Amino acid sequence: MSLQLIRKRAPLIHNITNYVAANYSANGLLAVGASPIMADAPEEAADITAISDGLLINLGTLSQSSIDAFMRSGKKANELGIPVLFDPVGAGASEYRRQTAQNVLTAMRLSCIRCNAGELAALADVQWESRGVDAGSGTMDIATVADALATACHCLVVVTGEADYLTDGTAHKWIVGGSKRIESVTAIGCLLSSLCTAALTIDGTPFDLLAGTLTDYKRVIERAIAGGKNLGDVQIDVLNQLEIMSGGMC
Ligand SMILES: Nc1ncnc2c1ncn2[C@@H]1O[C@H](COP(=O)(O)OP(=O)(O)O)[C@@H](O)[C@H]1O
Ligand SMILES: Cc1ncsc1CCOP(=O)(O)O
Repeated sequence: MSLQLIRKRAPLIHNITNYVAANYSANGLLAVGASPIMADAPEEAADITAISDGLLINLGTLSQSSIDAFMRSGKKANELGIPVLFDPVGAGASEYRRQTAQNVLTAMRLSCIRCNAGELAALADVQWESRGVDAGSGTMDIATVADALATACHCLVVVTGEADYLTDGTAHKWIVGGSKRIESVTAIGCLLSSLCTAALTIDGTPFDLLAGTLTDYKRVIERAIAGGKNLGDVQIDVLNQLEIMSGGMC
């Protein structure tokens, strides 16, 4: 159970994330016993990374200032051996995002890229009908494209959706479960990226730790959806289930 391991490790996670997800991701990290810090000012970015156990770079609400913070924090994390997870939110939505995502891929060593199918297509330059921050539509062999990206970037790649795909370029795993209804709750993927960043700070095999986190999160979603709850209650119950499944409320 990766969520329980996160609670045991209690890492401090530096999130350079979007203003839609910031509060929810902070609460989700707290629910599993991690400590969040949201900090996107370029002036302090490297200092905050230096005191953290893991770094999340999220493209969600992009600005020149946040890009500056990405680069400074990524460099510091690489110097100190701190794991970096990249969430290329909406990478296919604009040329600015597409170019920035490519710049991140080349500027730093990533531990993991966590994206949806549309974002994977944008990173890999595959023809795709993008739809803002949602997965959009198109035809692509997710496994083949994700394997190639993992090999090219020397990192783990997670592509989420109805089924999640995890690969290091050679070994791979599909994780099923969750619920289509969760697509109507914003920032669910962003929170998952923060949790995966926390998982990467645990001693162990990163592939297995991420597989465990993805599996746990599918169960969290199923439990949060159960019983025909109203949508707002589902969003809150994800936090409740994170606390319960990580062993915070026994
Ligand atoms: N149609 C679906 N059926 C089951 N689970 C889903 C579905 N869509 C997304 N999920 C789950 O929701 C979580 C967030 O994934 P996703 O929606 O793909 O991220 P993003 O918000 O970045 O697009 C993942 O755990 C994923 O497995
Ligand atoms: C709606 C929106 N717009 C910019 S970032 C964001 C949140 C996206 O969250 P997620 O990628 O988890 O759906």
